[in-house]
Amino acid sequence: MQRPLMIALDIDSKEKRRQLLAEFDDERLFLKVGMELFYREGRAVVEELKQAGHQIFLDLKLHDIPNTVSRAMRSLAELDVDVVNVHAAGGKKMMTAAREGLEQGTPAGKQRPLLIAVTQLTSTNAEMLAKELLIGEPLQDVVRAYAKSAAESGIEGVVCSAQEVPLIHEACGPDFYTVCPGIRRQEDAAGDQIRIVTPGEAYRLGSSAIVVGRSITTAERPYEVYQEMKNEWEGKA
Ligand SMILES: O=c1ccn([C@@H]2O[C@H](COP(=O)(O)O)[C@@H](O)[C@H]2O)c(=O)[nH]1
Repeated sequence: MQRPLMIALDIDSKEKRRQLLAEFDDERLFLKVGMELFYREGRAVVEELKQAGHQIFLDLKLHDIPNTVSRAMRSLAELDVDVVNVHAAGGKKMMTAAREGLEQGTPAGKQRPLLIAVTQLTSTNAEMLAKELLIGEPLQDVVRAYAKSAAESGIEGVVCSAQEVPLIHEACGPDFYTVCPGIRRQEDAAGDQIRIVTPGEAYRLGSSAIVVGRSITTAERPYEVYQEMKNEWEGKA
């Protein structure tokens, strides 16, 4: 897979989604379909976007008992998306079950989607980890340990902040795929994101892919912001 900029399509209506994508003319994009869009539009939105030639990261962050996650993955595999994910917090048995379900559900002759695991949401920080989630280890150690569990479960990569990419590559190898949300330009509002990084910094830190939502989707000229962030991400700016 190349090093894509994935656009998070967190949009609350079909009309707005189509209007936004019309701004990109015929460009083939890497789109992230998350809970908001999938719960609203269902499997049909994935089929429509695939048919238009886009690549899809279906970001549903599965987290349940192993049997349930395995069966859910079997069903999602039929959608022929490019990337799917689980929460690493579900544990190794759950992550292994996710991979097995995905393998069983992938139609013959099709490539199974890349499977990645969320380490720690980019909206969390060390204080939340200790005081709310009652995880006593330092955040970077938790991210490293979850990434290693994912690798040991046969999962190809993780969702993490770009800040953690070097330590993950050190622990899991340089080819371990790192998908990084929490991406902002200097002038963008952080909103609910905490562990944020600019596209240029994510590039320098060695991220495999970045995810950008509101900086693009709420911009007055989304395509211009996309081009600007993509250039920075590709090391051209
Ligand atoms: O740790 C995580 C995991 C997933 N996300 C998702 O990425 C986008 C980010 O959107 P922005 O508008 O650029 O903040 C969003 O869909 C999240 O669900 C994440 O941010 N952090």
